[in-house]
Parts: sequence; structure tokens; C-alpha cells
Amino acid sequence: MAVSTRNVAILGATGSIGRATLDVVRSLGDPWAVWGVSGHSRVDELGQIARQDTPAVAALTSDADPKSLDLPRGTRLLTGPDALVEMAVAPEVDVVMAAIVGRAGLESTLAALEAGKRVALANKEALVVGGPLVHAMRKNGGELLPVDSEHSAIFQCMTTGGGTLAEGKKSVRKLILTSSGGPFRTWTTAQMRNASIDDALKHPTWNMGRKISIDSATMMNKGLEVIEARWLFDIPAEKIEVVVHPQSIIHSMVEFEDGSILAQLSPPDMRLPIQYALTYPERMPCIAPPLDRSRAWDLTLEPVDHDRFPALKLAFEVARVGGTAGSVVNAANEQAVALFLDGQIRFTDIVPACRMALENHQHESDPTLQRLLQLDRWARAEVQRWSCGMQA
Ligand SMILES: NC(=O)C1=CN([C@@H]2O[C@H](COP(=O)(O)OP(=O)(O)OC[C@H]3O[C@@H](n4cnc5c(N)ncnc54)[C@H](OP(=O)(O)O)[C@@H]3O)[C@@H](O)[C@H]2O)C=CC1
Ligand SMILES: CC(=O)[C@@H](O)[C@H](O)COP(=O)(O)O
Ligand SMILES: [Mn+2]
Repeated sequence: MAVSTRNVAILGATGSIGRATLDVVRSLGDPWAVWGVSGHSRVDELGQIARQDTPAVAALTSDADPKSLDLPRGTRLLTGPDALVEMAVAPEVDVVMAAIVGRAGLESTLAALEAGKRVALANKEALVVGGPLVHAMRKNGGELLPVDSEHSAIFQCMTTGGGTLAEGKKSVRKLILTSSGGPFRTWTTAQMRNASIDDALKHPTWNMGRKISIDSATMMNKGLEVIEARWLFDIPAEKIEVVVHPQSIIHSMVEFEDGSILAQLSPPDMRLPIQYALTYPERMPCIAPPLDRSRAWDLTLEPVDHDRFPALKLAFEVARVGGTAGSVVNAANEQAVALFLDGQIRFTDIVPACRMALENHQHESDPTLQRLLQLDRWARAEVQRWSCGMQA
């Protein structure tokens, strides 16, 4: 019997998650196929990927000259502001890998869900911003499967034994997100004040894109993940906890009403959660290596130091109030991280910039998409102005 195709559209194929997804799809082989890929600034890489995987469609989302993109015959080029949405909703696509960084991935994620696709979601910012619209997003049968390692772990713990997420959720007492603690886990605030860009990019356990690496260093990544968990699992912020686990082997845990805690363990390699989001509910052999049990491992847990890492308190506030708060804090964070990476503000200015934007905005609990996008632009401008004031 012929097996039906499993066509994957990889939005953000040139990035860290995008490349890991290509590895996974290539290794799964037939019936899995790379149907579409997108890239933004890395035009040569996009061309290389297209020549290796011969997708039906390649999207170039930046203003870069498409003439420099060397595509194979048979690959159709998409450009312009609607290219990602066009790829995400194409009838041939079975699964959309949302691997764009930042708010830029929001519209295509929403469109894919509205078109009833399975969305493998790495792009946590899309949910942090668009979380209030999440129920509407799923109404046409679209499925949201977590790729973020913590959320994949929680999803796996809650659905273990083949139950549905809704069944697993009934008896949950706490979702316990683990954090590596980032490169500054043992640094004082004074040391962090003088942290260089290279210091902040040096993640102890994961090799990731620049923006998420800085987020891990401020622990805003964990904050965004708290908000992501709140929307993804439709669970109140009060039922979410964070614990520091420097080895990044326990990817997260779920505590049930009887006090039992389930955890998901594997070496830090995104190919496992990526594959699970694609093949769920099936488990298949994966190219990510399993945990080596022939050697000794220390698996340690520590409480979060909220004084040194104020991003978490801020994120819990956002997760509690919902509405427009996620859009504002996410945009402020994206802008502040970009300013830090550009050498214009200090590492320790990032979280205060987010706090300032959150406090200067008028909260609304039931925003439209247009309002969320408007506030995204407002918060970026607000942080930009704030940073100019600091330099004056
Ligand atoms: N890396 C990881 O291990 C993990 C990442 N995530 C999340 O996954 C997402 C991707 O992260 P990561 O792969 O590390 O990031 P990268 O920076 O490595 O890749 C980002 C991708 O998005 C594209 N992109 C950037 N800006 C735009 C834009 N304005 N419009 C369209 N496309 C754009 C990039 O294209 P180009 O490179 O061509 O410019 C690239 O393909 C993030 O939301 C991150 O938080 C979650 C868990 C783990
Ligand atoms: C791989 C992944 O999911 C990242 O989000 C990772 O968790 C980052 O590490 P931190 O725990 O340091 O934020
Ligand atoms: Mn994560």
C-alpha cells in the first residue's frame, strides 16, 4: 500500500532549528519530504539547501536580490511580504515547521493553524505575542505541537501512555520548566553589568541562534517559555514553576496531584523534540544520540536567583495578566537584545527596558491581532527612545 506523503514546509530553514529539521527530515526518508524552505539574510545557504533538497518552493523573505539565489530547476521562488503565509497554507503541505526567530513568524504560524495544518512550533515568540488568539487559531483543526525542548518534555510527560493532553492535564499540579541557568548562572550582577557580547553568546549546553542565546543569558528565554507554556497548555501561571538544571538533560517535569513527578531526559540535541513534533503520536528511531549510560552523570537542581535574574518575575506577571502584555514585553525584549548585540546598551539594560515598556502601556485583556501588532511597533520605538535617553 502506498504511504501518503508527509510534506514539510520549513519556515526559517537557514537557522539553527531549520538546519536541525532538515537533518531530521532527510534522515526519516520516504514518505517525509522537504516541500518548502525559507531564508532571510543567508541567501547562499538558502540556495545550498534548495540544491540539496530540491523543494517545490523556496521563499526569500528579506530585500536581498533574488538574482543571487541559485535555485535548482523545479524550485519555485517566492518573495515579498506574503511569501511565508503562501508557503504555510499551500495545500501540498502537511506539517509547517515554525522556526523563524521573533515576532516575524507570527502571521505565518497563525495562517498555518487557520489552514488546519500541523504546526511544529519552535518560534515561541509567536505564541508569546499571539497567545490571546490561540483558541481562534485552532478552530479549523490546526494542531500546535511543541518543539521547544521544555514544552516537548512536558507534552511527552502529559501524554505518556497514549492519553490525550486534556486527560493528562486534569491531574496536573505543577509544570516544572528546567533552565540551564545560562552562561551567567554563577556571575554576580556587577559582573553581568560588564558582560561582553561574546560572554553572553557562550551558552553552556546548547548551540543556538544569537537572539535565543542572549535570551538564555538574561533568563528571558525561560520567561518567554513560562508564557509559552501558559498558552500552549492553557494552564494558569500559578501552576508553572522554574528550576535551574545546569546539565540540560532533564528537559522539564510534570508534578501530578498525587505528588508523583514525571520527567523527560535526553542529551541536549534539538533533533529529538523536532522529530517528535513531526511524527507524533508515532515514535521512530532518531539521529540524535541517546543518553550514554556507560558513564557517570551528575543531574543537579537549584532554585532560581530572582534578584540576579529579574526577567522571570516580569514574565510571570505577563503570563498572569495575558492580553496585550505578551506583545509589549516580547517586542521590547527583541529591540533591547538587538541594541545589546549592536553594542548600544549594556547586558543588564535588557530586562529594565522590558519592564519600562510593560509599565508604560495601557493593558487590554482581549486584543485583536491588529492591536497586538500596533503595540509591538510601539514597544520597539519606546525602547529605542529609552536607549537614546540613556546615552544622552
Ligand atoms: N536554536 C534552538 O536550539 C532553539 C530555538 N528555539 C526557537 O526557535 C526559533 C528559531 O531559533 P534559532 O533557529 O536558534 O534562530 P536562528 O537565528 O538560528 O534562525 C532564525 C531563522 O529565522 C530567519 N529569520 C530571521 N529574521 C527573519 C525575518 N524578519 N523574517 C523571516 N525570517 C527571518 C533566519 O533567516 P536567515 O538566517 O537567512 O537570516 C533563520 O532562518 C526562535 O524562536 C527560538 O527561540 C526554541 C528552542 C531551541
Ligand atoms: C533548547 C531549548 O529549548 C532552549 O530554549 C534552551 O532551553 C535554552 O536554554 P536555557 O534553559 O538556558 O534557556
Ligand atoms: Mn527551550
